[in-house]
Amino acid sequence: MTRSLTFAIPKGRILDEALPLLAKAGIEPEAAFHDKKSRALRFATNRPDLSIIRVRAFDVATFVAHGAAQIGIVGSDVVEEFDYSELYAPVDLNIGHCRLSVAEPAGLEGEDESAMSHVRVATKYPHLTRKYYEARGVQAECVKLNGAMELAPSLGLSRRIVDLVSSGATLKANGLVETQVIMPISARLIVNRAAFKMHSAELVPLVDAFRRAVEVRDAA
Ligand SMILES: Nc1ncnc2c1ncn2[C@@H]1O[C@H](COP(=O)(O)OP(=O)(O)OP(=O)(O)O)[C@@H](O)[C@H]1O
Ligand SMILES: O=P(O)(O)OC[C@H]1O[C@H](OP(=O)(O)OP(=O)(O)O)[C@H](O)[C@@H]1O
Repeated sequence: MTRSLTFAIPKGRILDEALPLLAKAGIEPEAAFHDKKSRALRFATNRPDLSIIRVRAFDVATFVAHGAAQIGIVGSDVVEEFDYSELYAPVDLNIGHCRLSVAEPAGLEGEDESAMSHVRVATKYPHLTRKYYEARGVQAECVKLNGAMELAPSLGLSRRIVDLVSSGATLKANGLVETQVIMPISARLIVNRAAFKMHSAELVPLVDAFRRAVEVRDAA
């Protein structure tokens, strides 16, 4: 039987919180999906029409935006950073909570950014960083990193970083303090807009199942 739908799931930290929601929405991946040693990237599910791919968080949005996967789960940080017009994000899954923030070395914070014309920032989120500073009349020169942004200030790459913060432990361990919150983040169910029309018979009930699963979980 053909598996006409591909569901993209991030392999990072959202995965553990997403699995119970997938189960409540009626999707159970095959056993190999839970085998950490498995090198497979695509997995069958209990639904003959649906397979799951496990990819990096940023790539979930890319696969779904290009229609290579029709549906996925990803943080709103990724949705907002790419701002793909092809993505529809109908359900806030109320998991993966964190925030996107500006951080600076402790003791050096407090400079009035609105009085500056230019800042240099190390970040995985150049689009959101430029947008945030542009709205304040400041031009942001972004140094793109894919992780470990917290190292940038101590190594002279940039004084500021823009990164995700949850407990604040990573900032603290690296001598940084959060100076501005840019936006709150949570994980979203995302759907390719064209696929939503083409596969509406399968995708509309699936989106509803996730909406219900979130409601039931949050009411418990
Ligand atoms: N500290 C955190 N607390 C809660 N949620 C977070 C935190 N850090 C990241 N997230 C959320 O989890 C998503 C995935 O983060 P994570 O770094 O685990 O992904 P990943 O798949 O390992 O990414 P990559 O491999 O591309 O670095 C983020 O896009 C964000 O929405
Ligand atoms: O405020 P905290 O609770 O310390 O969480 C924040 C950290 O979590 C994320 O990194 P992650 O652990 O996903 O690793 P990464 O840097 O490889 O993305 C983020 O990039 C921060 O470094």
